[in-house]
Amino acid sequence: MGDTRTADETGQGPGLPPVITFREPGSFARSVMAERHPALIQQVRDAFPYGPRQLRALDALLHEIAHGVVEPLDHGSPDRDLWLEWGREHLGRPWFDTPFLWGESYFYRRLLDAVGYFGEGPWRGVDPFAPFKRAELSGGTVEEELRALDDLVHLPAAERASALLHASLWGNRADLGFRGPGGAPEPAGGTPAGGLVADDGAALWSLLPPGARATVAVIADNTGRELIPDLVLVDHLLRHGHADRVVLHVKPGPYYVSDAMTADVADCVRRLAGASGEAGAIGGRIREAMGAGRLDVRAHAFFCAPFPYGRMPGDLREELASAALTILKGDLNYRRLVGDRLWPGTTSFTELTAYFPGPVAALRTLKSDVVVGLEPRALEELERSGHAWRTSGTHALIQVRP
Ligand SMILES: O=P(O)(O)OC[C@H]1O[C@](O)(CO)[C@@H](O)[C@@H]1O
Repeated sequence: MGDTRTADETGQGPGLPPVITFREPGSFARSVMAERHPALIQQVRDAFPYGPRQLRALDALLHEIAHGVVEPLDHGSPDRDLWLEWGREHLGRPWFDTPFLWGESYFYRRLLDAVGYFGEGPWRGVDPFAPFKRAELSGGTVEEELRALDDLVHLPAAERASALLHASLWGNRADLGFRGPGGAPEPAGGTPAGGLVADDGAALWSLLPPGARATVAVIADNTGRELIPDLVLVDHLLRHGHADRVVLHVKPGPYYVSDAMTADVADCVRRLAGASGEAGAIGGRIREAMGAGRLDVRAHAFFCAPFPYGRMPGDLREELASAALTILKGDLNYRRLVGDRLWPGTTSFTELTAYFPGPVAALRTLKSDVVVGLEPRALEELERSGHAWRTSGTHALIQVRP
C-alpha cells in the first residue's frame, strides 16, 4: 500500500528536516523499538506475578510490534477516543512507520493497558515500573549521593549553586529506561564521562537574581537519582531567594519507565527527609515548602501526550507564561521542546524555542539524535570523535532562551 498521508500528517513538510521515525535501519530510534521495548516488556513480566490476562496482553503487544500493525486502545480505556484521534494517521500501520515520539509514547500507553493499569481489576493503578524505581531509591548509589550533600554545605553560595545545577543536570543520566537491557551501559563512577556541549549556566542564573520574588516552573523527568537532585536544587532556589515559589510538573501516570509521578515525588521527599545530615535537612524544608504552597506539584495530562510542546494546550501555556523561568529536564522533554527532527546541530536554539510561553532552560544529557544550538567548531569536533556522543549519555547541555 502506498503512503497516502499528507505532508502535514507525516510531519515531513517542506522546509523542515525529517521527523525521526523507527524506519531507518541501524538508527538509534529503531533500536529503541526493536530491542529496548521488547526487553522492557520482559522486565515488567518478570517483576510481577501477573495473571493469564496480563501475560497474554503483554505477549500480544510484543507480537504486534514485530509483526502486526498499530492497534487502538482497549474498549473501555478512558482515553480511547483521545488516542483514536491522536493516532488517526498511525493506527493500522506498522509500528516502525510511526514517528519516534508518537510511537514511543503510545508504546508506554499500550503497556499500561496490557497490565490493567486503567482497568477495573486488581491491577488498577499498580505502576508497572514501581519495583525498578523502589530498588533505585533504596540502593547504595542514592545513599552515597545523599551523603555527598554534606560536602557542599560550606561552599560559597555561587559555587554551591553551580554544583547543585550540575548535579540536577547529570542526574538525568541516571535513567532506568536508558540503562535497561538493550541500552548503553551507564558510565562508571557517577562522574561525567564527556562534557557539556553547550553551557548557558550563567544565563540561567542571571534570570533568577536573588530577591526577585519569581515563580519558577520545573518540568521534571525521571524520579529517584534525577528527581532527588532536582528537589535539592529547588530547595536551593527557594532558600536563597532565586524563587519565591516553584511549580514542579510531573507525569499523571507511569511513563518512559522512570518518569516521576506525584507518588514518586512523595517517595523521594520521604527518602530525603529520612536521611541524616544535610539531605535530611533539605527533605524537611521541602516538606515545609510543599505544606506552605511554596512548592506546588502539578500533573497535567499533556505531559504524557505524544506531541511537541508547540501543541501545548492554553491552560498549560498560560501557567508557564507566568513563570520567570521554566527549567525543562531530560532528553524527551528536549525532543518535545525543539521538535523530534533531524535538525542540523547548528540550528538556532533561540529561534526554535521562540514559541515557548516564557524564558526556558533545557538541562539534558544527550540520549537521542536530536541536538541544536551547537557552535560549528564544537559540532565538527564531536562528529570527528567517532564516539556515539548524541545517544550514549556521556555528554550534556544547558541551553537557555531568555
Ligand atoms: O529520561 P529522558 O532523559 O527523557 O530520556 C528518555 C530517552 O530515552 C529513550 O526513551 C530511549 O530509551 C529516548 O527515546 C528518550 O529520549
